Amino acid sequence: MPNSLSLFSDQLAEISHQLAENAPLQALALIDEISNTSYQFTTPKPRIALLMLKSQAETELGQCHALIATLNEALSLSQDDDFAAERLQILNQLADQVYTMGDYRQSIQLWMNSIELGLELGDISSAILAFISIGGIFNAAEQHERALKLHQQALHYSHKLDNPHIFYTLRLYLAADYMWLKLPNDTLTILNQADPILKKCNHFNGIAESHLWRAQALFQLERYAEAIDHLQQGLQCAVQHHHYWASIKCAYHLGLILTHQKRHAEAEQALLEALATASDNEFMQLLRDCWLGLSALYEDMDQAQQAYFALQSAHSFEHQLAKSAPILEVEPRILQRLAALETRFSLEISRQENRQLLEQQAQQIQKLNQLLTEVEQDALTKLANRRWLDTHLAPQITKLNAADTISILLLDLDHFKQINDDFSHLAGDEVLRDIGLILQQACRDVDTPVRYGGEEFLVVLKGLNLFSAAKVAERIRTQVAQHAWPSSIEGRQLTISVGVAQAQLGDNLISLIERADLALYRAKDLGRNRIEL
Ligand SMILES: Nc1nc2c(ncn2[C@@H]2O[C@H](COP(=O)(O)OP(=O)(O)OP(=O)(O)O)[C@@H](O)[C@H]2O)c(=O)[nH]1
Repeated sequence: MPNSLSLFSDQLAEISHQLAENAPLQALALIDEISNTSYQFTTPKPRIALLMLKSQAETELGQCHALIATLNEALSLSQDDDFAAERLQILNQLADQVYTMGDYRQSIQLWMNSIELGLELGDISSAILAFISIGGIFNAAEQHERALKLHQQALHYSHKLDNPHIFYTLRLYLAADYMWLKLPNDTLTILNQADPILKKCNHFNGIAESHLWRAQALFQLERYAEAIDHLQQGLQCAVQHHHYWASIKCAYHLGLILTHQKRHAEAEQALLEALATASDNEFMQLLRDCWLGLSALYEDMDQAQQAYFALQSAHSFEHQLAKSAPILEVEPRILQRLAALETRFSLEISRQENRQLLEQQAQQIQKLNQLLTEVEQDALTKLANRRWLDTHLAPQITKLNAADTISILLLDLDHFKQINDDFSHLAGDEVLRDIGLILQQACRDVDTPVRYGGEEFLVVLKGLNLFSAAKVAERIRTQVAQHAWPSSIEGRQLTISVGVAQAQLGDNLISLIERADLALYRAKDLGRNRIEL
């Protein structure tokens, strides 16, 4: 089946398109169709990709059991190291789903696997998100102080990460922690930080959740009308964007506040709405809460029998929850593993920080070197400049000893003014660049060609005496005389005159250059295109 892979890619693209168009049912139908055809792939990658899309469609449709089955299949296919990134994503999704359905024990294990894998892959952001979610589980187990501590720790780990997703997720969790700890003003303050980022990122689930925590804080502050308003906004946003968990939570809390306000009919409607969605999605904890809410409502309405039945239903879910979520039972093991993970966290973070620091330092050093080079470099010819002579050659001449031999050539173009006048300053520049190249080619590694000024050049020759330096000068003079100049000077020939000098004990840079300059003058006087010592 040679074309199967390209056909498959087209089909995946079609499914993604349907999901983007909000048509999860059509997407699922196509996924089923593909699953029934027997594509033969050599790696699990395409199947994993298909399952990821399937999980997206099932999330949209609130098909929780199917979703968990899909994610578990994807997880088992992604065990190979080649699919570690996919595995991380699947683990996170699965943990999230299992948590929402009230199986805290399994979700905590999944989150910890996710932290471990995230740290292994160096994906600090994913590890921090998983860490934050574990804090949420402590809240569900009514260990709010512990949840807050964990989230504050995450805040510490994440404060240097420029990651908006972590920024608002963490703040939403902290808002919940403060709410549980009856610190409503702290909840409002932290939500004020999160809201602008949530809006900027168009994160509708988060926006719905923010309304939810804000409403609960306002309820604690006895600002009931505002609380109701936020719950209605949160509910609307959550329903519109298929965020089942937030829509149930908003409807449920709306029911509670309306009960408190004696608006019984509206309260019942909200609670039944929450119950229906929780039941569709099999969210155990929320089902229990909704029944408890209904029970309280009926009690408030003096409908004792209905209140009793509702309470019984709540107990049955409580029982199921206790079976799947005995967080206290696994607590010592969890805490031990968490502590180990925290140590790895700090190590990984400081490792990354160190790496960043080293990278920054290397960049700064590179910049500095660049600047230093530019300061000592002539912009036109890229040769060293006069500043280089002062910094590097001057001290060598002053400290010269009997064993050192250094000579210099001072070179000046003959009648260069004429080139500028006859052709243009730009043409003159081209000539100067060519001279730069000729000098570079004539130099050994230990020598340094320098643009001394305008059309004057200097070459520092290490280890050469006056006689050897003169030979180099002669070679350069010949090369210049025979050089094929750019067409901009229309076949004009150019020559140079050179003064040669060798550094003597007691010399300094100025006295050495003066001697070379005197020789250069002589060369000019004697008719140019020649060398004088
Ligand atoms: N194109 C160009 N010309 C430059 C640059 N620096 C200096 N000059 C020119 O170089 C010329 C040097 O002229 P002079 O000092 O009169 O000497 P010359 O014409 O080379 O004659 P002699 O040295 O006596 O052989 C001047 O016209 C300067 O303007 C530069 O960076 N680019």
